[in-house]
Amino acid sequence: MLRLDGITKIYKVGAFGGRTMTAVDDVSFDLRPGEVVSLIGESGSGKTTIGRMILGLTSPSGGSITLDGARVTPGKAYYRHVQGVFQDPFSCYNPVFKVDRVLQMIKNEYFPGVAASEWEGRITESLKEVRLNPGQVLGKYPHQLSGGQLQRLLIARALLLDLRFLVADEITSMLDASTRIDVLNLLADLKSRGLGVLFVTHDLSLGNYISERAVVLYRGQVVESGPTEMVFGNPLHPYTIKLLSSVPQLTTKWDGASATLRDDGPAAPSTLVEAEPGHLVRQDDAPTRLRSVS
Ligand SMILES: Nc1ncnc2c1ncn2[C@@H]1O[C@H](COP(=O)(O)OP(=O)(O)OP(=O)(O)O)[C@@H](O)[C@H]1O
Repeated sequence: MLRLDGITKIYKVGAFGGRTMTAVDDVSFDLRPGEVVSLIGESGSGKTTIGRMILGLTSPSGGSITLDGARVTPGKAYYRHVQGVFQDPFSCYNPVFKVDRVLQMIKNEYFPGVAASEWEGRITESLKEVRLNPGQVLGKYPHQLSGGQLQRLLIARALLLDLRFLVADEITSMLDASTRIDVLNLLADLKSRGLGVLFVTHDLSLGNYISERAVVLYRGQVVESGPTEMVFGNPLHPYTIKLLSSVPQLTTKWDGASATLRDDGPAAPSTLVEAEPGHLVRQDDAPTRLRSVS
């Protein structure tokens, strides 16, 4: 199990780094094998920062991240089991490396002892798992592949390792609708084989579609979390309610005023309470901070 306990990230900001801003504030949740947890929140709520801390790309200012109870130390042993896939697949590849070389680098780094023929078999297997035809991707440069193919390739690359947990950060936001569903179904398939996925998104409907549990973030804090059907079916925190009511409906005219989320300064001290088994809700002054401007 991958567990975040009281994780905090404070960035230095300002011309000379003289000021600080808390991007992630005392966040705790866990990710178990074979489940998708969606991390939902508007832009700037701290989702990517949490993903980056899990992946060891930035270190927490406080709190701990553990894998099976042991504190995480980013390095080869950890990255065999925990990998990330990001929003823009084009930026994740070196444009002058063909796909074969990208995959060969995994062998050189993690499996130098594996025979070339066995490695070829593993590559074919992992490409098939993400429904890519080896003949259509091997030997090509990244710019010769579509966004959907590159995104699948990133997942295939991760699967070559002994992957247990995947941080998927807005991975479908640059894909068209049909490719998006393909990638989501692929994640659902991998989940059913035991992979734990942290699905980072600002898109509520995607979170609802794919995850067993949802964690709603507002300004770096968890305001509500629990089984997806509880968070979406019985939202209790004003922010979650507001977020759900802000989803544009085809049948309803957009009302910009009622959808505006006000930001009136730092969050007040607050605590998460269990409203029903497994359903946590923050109790704070949220109703005034999120007041309607209509
Ligand atoms: N390296 C950094 N230095 C200073 N501030 C940062 C840094 N990275 C992120 N931030 C700030 O931390 C806050 C959270 O950013 P983060 O990217 O985690 O949000 P997010 O929820 O992923 O947003 P988005 O959906 O737009 O990607 C933002 O206010 C952002 O400006």
